[in-house]
Amino acid sequence: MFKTLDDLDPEQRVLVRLDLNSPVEDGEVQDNRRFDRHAETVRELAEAGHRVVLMAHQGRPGDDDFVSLEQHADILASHIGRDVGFVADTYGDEAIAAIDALEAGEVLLLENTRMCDEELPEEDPEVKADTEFVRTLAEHVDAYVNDAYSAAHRSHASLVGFPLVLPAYAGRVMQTEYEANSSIATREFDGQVTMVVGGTKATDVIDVMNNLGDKVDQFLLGGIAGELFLRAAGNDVGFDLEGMDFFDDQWEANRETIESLLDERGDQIKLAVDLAYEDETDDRGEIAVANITEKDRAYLDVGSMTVDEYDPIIRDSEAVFVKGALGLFEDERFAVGTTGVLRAIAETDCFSVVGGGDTSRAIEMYGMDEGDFGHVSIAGGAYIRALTGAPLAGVEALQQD
Ligand SMILES: Nc1ncnc2c1ncn2[C@@H]1O[C@H](COP(=O)(O)OP(=O)(O)OP(=O)(O)O)[C@@H](O)[C@H]1O
Ligand SMILES: O=C(O)[C@H](O)COP(=O)(O)O
Repeated sequence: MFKTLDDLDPEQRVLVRLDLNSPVEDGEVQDNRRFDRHAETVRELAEAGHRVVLMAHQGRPGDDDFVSLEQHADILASHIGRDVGFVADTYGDEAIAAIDALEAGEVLLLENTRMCDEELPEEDPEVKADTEFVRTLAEHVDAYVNDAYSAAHRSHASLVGFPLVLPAYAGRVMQTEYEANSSIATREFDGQVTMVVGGTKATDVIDVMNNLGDKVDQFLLGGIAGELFLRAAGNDVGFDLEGMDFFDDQWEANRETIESLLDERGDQIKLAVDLAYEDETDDRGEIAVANITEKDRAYLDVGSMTVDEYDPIIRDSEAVFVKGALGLFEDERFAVGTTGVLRAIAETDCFSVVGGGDTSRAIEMYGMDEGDFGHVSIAGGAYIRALTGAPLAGVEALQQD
C-alpha cells in the first residue's frame, strides 16, 4: 500500500500533485468534478496548518487546451472556500520565492507543470528524480503528496520523480480512486458481479474481458464496441457506412479476438437485442437486431428492449462496474441505453463504480445524483488501466518504501 495524509507529520511544507486537467472552451477553463474532489484534499491540508504548494497540468504543448493554470486557481479557491495564490512559474526564482513566503494554512498553485521541459517525456522515476525541476522544488518542501490518480498512468516528473527524493503520501482522491477502481480485481463479492461495457474502443472491452473474465459474471455490451461483437455473432452490423470511421479498422485488428471471446465466454456476454437510429423525421427509431437484414444507417444507441433485458440483471447484482457508454448519450435521443443502466444502478443498493472520462459525464448531464453511486471515477486512461490490470507508474512510485 502507500502512506496517506494520516501519516503526515504536522506543520509541513507539502508539495501536492493534483489533476486539474479540464475542458477549455474559447480559452475558458470549464469547472468540473476534478476541482470539487481535489478541494477536499487541499482543504484538509490547509486546515491542518500545512503550507500547501500545488502542481497540476493542463493540456499538452501544441494543443489548444495547453493554457496557464491562472483560471484553475480561482476555480479551485471557490471550491475550497479559501484563497489559492498563483505564480506563473514552475520552479524558477519566482516560484521559489512564493513557496518560501507561504504562511501556515496558505495555498499556492504553481504554473502548468507541462510548461517545464523536464516534466513530459515518459522516463524512469530515477531519471525524473534527477531533473533540475524535481531537485530544485524538493529543496523547498518537506513532503510530497500525490492526489492525481487520474494522471498516474504517466511516468512524468511531477508524478514519479518526487517520491524518490521526498517522504511521499497519497492524497484523499488518490486513496479513494485507487481503492474503488482496484476493487473489482481485489475484492470478493458474495453475489453477482456485472460489468457494463461500451464506448468506442473495442480493445478496451477486450482487455477488460481478458483481465476480469473470471471475476465478472455478466458483461452487458453496447456502444461501438458492442456493435462489433454483434457483427462477430453473425449480424449484419458493425461496419462503416460512407463517411464513417468507427468499425472497419477495429474489425480488421480485433476480429479473431472478439470471435474467440464469444466462443469462450458466450454465456457471460450479453449483446443488444435492438438498436436505435435517427429516423426520417429526426426522431429516435428502434429496430430489433434480428430484423436487420442489411445495415443502411448508423446505430447510435441500444434499444429499449435491450435496456429491459439489462435492467433486472443490474438490479440482481451485488456489484456493478461501468466502462464506456452504451450510446451517443450526448444527444438526448440516444441517451436511453446509458441513462437506463445508470438509473438501474442508482436505484439499487449494489456496490458500484462508474468510470471513463466521457461516460461519467452522463450522470450530471441527466440530473442523476452522484451520491446514489458507490464511486464515480474522475479518471479516464488510469481507470481502464486499473480494470485491465496494467500498472500505474504514479501509484507504484508511491508504494515503494
Ligand atoms: N453507437 C455509438 N455511436 C457513436 N458514439 C457512441 C456510440 N456509443 C457510444 N458512443 C460514444 O462513446 C463515448 C464514450 O466512449 P469511450 O470509449 O471514449 O469511453 P469512456 O471510457 O467514457 O471515455 P475515455 O476513454 O475517454 O475515458 C461517448 O462519448 C459516446 O458518445
Ligand atoms: O485528463 C486526463 O485524463 C489526465 O490528466 C491525463 O492527461 P493526458 O492524457 O494529457 O496525459
